[in-house]
This record gives sequence, C-alpha cells and structure tokens, in this order.
Amino acid sequence: MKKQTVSASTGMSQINTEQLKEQIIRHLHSTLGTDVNKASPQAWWRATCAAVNEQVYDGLRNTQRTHYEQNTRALHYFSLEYLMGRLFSNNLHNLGLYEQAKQALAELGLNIADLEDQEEDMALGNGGLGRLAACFIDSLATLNYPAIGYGIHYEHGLFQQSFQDGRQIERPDSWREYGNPWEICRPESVQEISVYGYVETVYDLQGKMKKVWHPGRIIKGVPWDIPIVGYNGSSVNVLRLWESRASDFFNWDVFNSGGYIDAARENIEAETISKVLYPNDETDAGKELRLIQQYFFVSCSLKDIIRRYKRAHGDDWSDFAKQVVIQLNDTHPAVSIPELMRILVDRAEMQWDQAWNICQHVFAYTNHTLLPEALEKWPVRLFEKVLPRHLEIIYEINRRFLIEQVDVLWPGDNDKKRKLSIIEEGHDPMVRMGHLSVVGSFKVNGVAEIHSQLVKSDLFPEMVALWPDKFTNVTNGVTPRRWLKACNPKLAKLLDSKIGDNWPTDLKQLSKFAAFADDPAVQQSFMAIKQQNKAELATVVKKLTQIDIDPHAIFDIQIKRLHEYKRQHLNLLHILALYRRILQDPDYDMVPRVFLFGAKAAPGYKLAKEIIYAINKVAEKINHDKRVKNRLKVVFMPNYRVTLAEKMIPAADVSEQISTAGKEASGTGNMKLALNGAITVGTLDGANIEIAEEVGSDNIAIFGLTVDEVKALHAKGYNSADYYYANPEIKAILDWLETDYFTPGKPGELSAIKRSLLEGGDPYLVLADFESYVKAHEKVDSWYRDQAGWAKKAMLNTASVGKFTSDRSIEDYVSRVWQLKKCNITAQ
Ligand SMILES: [N-]=[N+]=N[C@]1([C@H](N)O)O[C@H](CO)[C@@H](O)[C@H](O)[C@H]1O
Repeated sequence: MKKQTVSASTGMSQINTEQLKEQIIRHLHSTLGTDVNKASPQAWWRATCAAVNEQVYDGLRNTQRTHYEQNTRALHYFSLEYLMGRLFSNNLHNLGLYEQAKQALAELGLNIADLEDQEEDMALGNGGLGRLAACFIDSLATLNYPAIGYGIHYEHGLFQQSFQDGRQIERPDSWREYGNPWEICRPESVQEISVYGYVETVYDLQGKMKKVWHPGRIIKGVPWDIPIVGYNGSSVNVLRLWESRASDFFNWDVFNSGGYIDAARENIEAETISKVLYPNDETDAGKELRLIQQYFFVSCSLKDIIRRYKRAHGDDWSDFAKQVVIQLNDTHPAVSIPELMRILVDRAEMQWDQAWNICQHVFAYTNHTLLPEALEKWPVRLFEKVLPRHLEIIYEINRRFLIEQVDVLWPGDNDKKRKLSIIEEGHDPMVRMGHLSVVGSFKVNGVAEIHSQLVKSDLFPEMVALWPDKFTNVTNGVTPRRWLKACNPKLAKLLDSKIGDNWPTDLKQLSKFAAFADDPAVQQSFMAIKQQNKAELATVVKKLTQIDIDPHAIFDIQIKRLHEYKRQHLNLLHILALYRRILQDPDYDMVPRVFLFGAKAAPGYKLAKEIIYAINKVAEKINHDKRVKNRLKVVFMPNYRVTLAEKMIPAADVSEQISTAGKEASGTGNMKLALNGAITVGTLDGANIEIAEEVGSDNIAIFGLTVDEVKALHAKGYNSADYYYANPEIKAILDWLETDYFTPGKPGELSAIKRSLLEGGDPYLVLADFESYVKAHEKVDSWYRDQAGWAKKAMLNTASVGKFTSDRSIEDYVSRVWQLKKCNITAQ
C-alpha cells in the first residue's frame, strides 16, 4: 500500500483516487462483509462512508487532543433541532475528496449521485431554526473554534410528506432504520437524569438548610457523536445527541420483583423521550413530553460539560464561566438555567449568589421569533409535577429579580412586576421561558437587524431598560459549502475560474464577481448554468410529480414551512389572477412562468393544510388547461427537505420572500436563493432588508407595507373587506375559490382561505399587500424579457451577498457574545 501524504494543518492523510478506491473495496470486504460483484448501491455507499470516516476520525482524534491539551474555552450550542440533511457529499467536499471519490467510484463502475441517493436526510429539525444550527456548527469547525453542538438523537425526525388527492399526508421518518454511518455511540459517557418526584427540605448538623430532590423516575441518556468536518479539513468538532433509555437500576429491581410489565413499560416510557421530533415550527407544543425532552437533553449536556470541566479543574468552579459558554437556541433549552443552579447549589453546595453569578456568565440566548404563539410558557402545575426542584429555583430567581432589579428601577410599580415576572399570574399560572432566558443570560440577540430592534422595542422593552447592553444583533447566515459549492458545482466552477477558489471560506470575495456583470460572455455562461440547473430540476419534477415544466420559463420558487405569516396564499392569489387574465384574454402577454412550492404544514395546523390543498387543486386545473398554453404551471413538490432544497435553489430565477413585514425574524432561504443568482420578490421584513441593502434596489423587487405601516394599519383598524370590494380582481379570485371550479362537484372546498381573509380578518394583511405584490411581479416579468439585463441582476445578487455566510455570523457571535479563540489543530 503506497504511503499516504498527511496534511500539515490537520494531520489528516490526503489520499488520492487510487488509495480511496483501495479503501472502499477493503471496507466492502471487511466492514460490510460483501464483495464487488454482488454489492448493492447501499453497500457501496456504506463502504465509501467507512473509507471517508478513516479521514474524519483522524481529524476528530487530533481536534479533541488539541482542545484537551490547550484546555480551550469552548462554545456549547444547545438546540432541540439540527436540520442536517445528508452528510456524504458534504463530508467529501469539506475533506476536499469529492472529485477523487467521484473518480474512484466511476472507475468502479458507479455513479456517485446514485450513492448520494442512498442516504436518508438527517431531518432532526423543523425549518430555519434547525438548519441555522446545522450551518453554524459547519462554520464553527471550518473556522477552528472549539465547539460542541448538543441536542436530541430523535429516532424519528420530521415527518415524511406526501399528497393524497392534493392533501398532505404525514408518515414517520425512519432516517436510521438501517443505521447511520456518520454516528458513533459513546456508552462511556452515558448520563442519568431525574424527573418527577418531590423535594424534601432537610437541615444538616450545622442547621444549614438543604434541598433534596427525590426523583420519581431515572432516565438514562446515551450519547451519539456525529463528527462535524470543517471545510479544508480544518477542525473536526462533535455534534453530541442524546438518546433516552430506561435506567438499568430501576429496571432490574422491578424486573426481579416480577414486575415485568412495569419494567417493560418503564423501557417504553423512557424511550419515548427521544422517540420523535415535535413537528411544530413557530408554535409552542406545551406538551409534558416536550418539556421532558427539553430537560432531558440539557441535563445530560450540562453533566457532560461539567464532567469534562472537572477532569481539568476538579471541584474548583472559579474558571467554569471562563471555560464554558452556552448558547440557547431559542427558549427550548432555557430550563438549563435552573438546572445549572440546581447542580451548583444542591450538588456542589455553592452559595446562591456565587452560583447565580456563574450562570449569568455562562448563558446567552437567541430569540428567533416574535409570534406570540411561539413564545414558550409552561404551566406552573406541569413544572411542579415534572421538575419540582427547578420550579422552586425559578421562584427564587424570580423573587430576587423582582426585588433586586425591577423594584429598583420601578419602585412599588406592580404593573411592571406583573409584566416582567417570570411567572405569569392567573388562574393557570405559567412560567415564561423567554423572561427566564433574558434574566438568566448575559447576552440576548435577535437574528436580523430589524428583528433585534423589534425584540428590544416590542418584546422586551423593560428588560432593555434594565440591561441596555445585554441586547445585541447577529444576522443569520448560511454555509456556502453546502449551499453553493456542493449544491451548485457548475456555478462554483465558474466562480473559481473568475475570482479564484477562496470564496468558500471568504465569501466577501464574491464581490469581485460583480466586475463581470456586464461581460456578455460571462453572462451567457452564468445563464447557461442556470438553464442546466433548471433542466435538471425539471427532470426531478417530472419524476416526483409527473408534471412537465419548461426550463425556459421563469422558475419562481417559494420554499419554507407552510405558515400564514409566510403568505403562501398570497402567492396563490397572484397565480389565480394570472390564470384569470389568461382566460379573460387568450393573448395575455406574460413570460411563461412555473411556480414551484415546497412546504410542510404542522400536522395540527388546519388552515396551513387547507392552503396546501388549494394550491394542489389550482395546480391540477391550470396544468391541464389547454387555454393556458404553457404560460403558467404550478408545482407543489412533495416532502420538501434539505436535499430537495439543494436541487431547487440552484434552479431558481425568482425567490419568493413575501412574509408580512415584522413577522419573519430573518429567513435564511432568502440568502441561499440570492447566493445562487435568484432575484428576490420580497417585503421589507427580516433579512430581506439587509439583502436589499447589499444587492441594491435595481436587483431586487421590494413590495408591500413596511413594519411601521403594518403597525399603523392595525392601529387604524384594518378591514380586509374594503380591499375585497375595492379591487374587482381580488373579489373575482376569492369568489372563484368558493365555486367548484377547482374541485368539480365540491363547491366551497377551497373556501377556508377566503373565510380566513374576510371573516377571519386577514391578520397577515394578504389583501392589503396584493396590488403591490402583483405590480412587483409585473416588474419581474418585464426584467426577464431583457436576458442580458436579467443576467446582470442575477450575477449581482450572487456577487453581493457575501455578508450572509454563516462564517460572518459566527465571527459576530465570537466578538459580541462568546469571546472564543481559534484553535489550530496539531497533527500527531
Ligand atoms: N423558530 N423560529 N424561527 C425561525 C424559523 N421559523 O425557524 O428561525 C429562523 C432562524 O433564525 C429564522 O430565519 C426565521 O425567520 C424564524 O421564523
């Protein structure tokens, strides 16, 4: 076997195609126990994963040893969601082995794309919040920051979506049914956590009062490590996900005493904790199991962090806040604040003030939404049942907060106390997890400039008065490794050829591409690539939906979770308007357009499901209506997920970012689409505003009410019926939905949308923004007729969004929140 060369920076052996081929065959034989002449694509994929893991584990070992030797301060990212997608292609690209693997497999008679399709998406998240966590841990490893992602090892990720007669059908996701090659079980780091039970107050010999929690149930937490490979093989950090199991102790005693059923039930109940991801995006589940999921993973994670800290520091806690910073990804992990207090006060017997001081230097909190229904509140009675000791601690945190903070700034002001109290009084008192997160954190950030402003002005204005320096902003970002280099290789190659190949780790370099925006030859190359990507997507659309779409039409894409504030129904009303104009004027002149949707609705979100149904029914009618003459096609892609996004985004001409201003905290799909040369049709909401600032008003189609105009309209009193009666097109298309035109023989089947927009009061101002939206699309239609002009706008989008790399987000977190040092990995 020829000697392998080892990279100076990471100690990872750089292997060539021949060596990789040997490794793949060796693993086919010795890891998969099969042979080249009978191996299935699944076996070849797993053998190749095993070969790749040889490099990954080298990096992992060197990274962990370096972090240990340098005893580095580390970031711990606490998130209930990680929307990872597939890792095969990502790991090959980040190791710089993709081309070698492609060649090695080709020489073995295999197409790497077929092997990529063997992998299930690791869909342990709902949408933007979960995907952001995945982009962030990719950037942390690529930037060589010591960091660990902590979360839950759900057996079932986000449900699989299919359509039956246009209606969403959910089926369980079984991503690791046959095992996941990218994870390692770490039984040596098992943790045990407690739930339920009661708290006893005891006094020690010195009369010192102590709290003793007598748990009702012990759950075992088994960690699974997923190596996170940085780009250019820099660091290999870890994503540690906890799986729940019944604790051995209890099981055995019950089992021994003949309680087989109890023991079995104990098992089932324990395992249910990490069984499934709650499929709600932006709504507070409020279920007991969800609270236990949150506590389970934060308790396992905190104990894991403390075990690692004590290895180096013993019982000296003085450096804990210097070594450990924990980012709370929304309020979902906020129970970690009372959990650390419990461990420090009850277990380490620390004074309250010292413990609280440590907490306040360890935790930072990111808010991702202003939607009232998404702000988590737990009934006090539920906390009392599941986490009785933590409730006591929350009460004490609250008592001291109201006295030492609130009453100082607003002496005797009970309204202020009521508004700021972590406990929301009432017939069913609630624990406000947002308030707890702000009070217990040293830094609070929103995820886009306007959102962080609204967090301060609308969500926590009094908290800002108490701690003005605690609040900051870190605008979201996306990893250009997955969302450009890997998913759009043709454009990546064009960029390499024009601006060099450093842009994947220095995305600001893209601005150099602007110099080519007026160059006809580069414009042609750029548009030819877009055309090829569109043709490839058309093949996927045909395979998944049997719908034929013309790659020469405008591909207009709206991909995100289905939610009223994201206004997929506004998009539908525009489609209906175009369809009606075509039926009214057979010569209606428009550039052919294909509207593509991708969106899952939370299973319990009725209106969201009705909107999906309506889009599918309207699509069916339009796509089979000869009078349309291919000027209009509507496609709802089933089972939208990371892997489908990677196929749709490179093929987009138009990016729909049409949320009601003030509702979309940031958005991240908007960044990925602009990066791949799509032109945004959007409101001045979330990160759309910053995208518009970067690309310039000539290269984006902004429409609709601003945040202040939305507030003013609501304040004045918004009557959607006014728009219904004032605009004949709106009236016609809403009335159309009530007929059975799109649902033959079943009139009114699609009337839920009309009802929500009229009787329902149209809370997201769809009708108010309709006219402006239609005009924006007429502008886009006119822009597209000038292909050179369009190419320039599209190229300037790609060239101007370097700011939205998650590397920049991470550097902002490092300078504004985490104060981390990079740690260059030494090889051994
Ligand atoms: N939860 N939550 N919030 C979101 C997304 N739905 O996951 O977080 C995303 C990540 O911060 C944001 O981009 C998005 O605007 C916001 O709605």
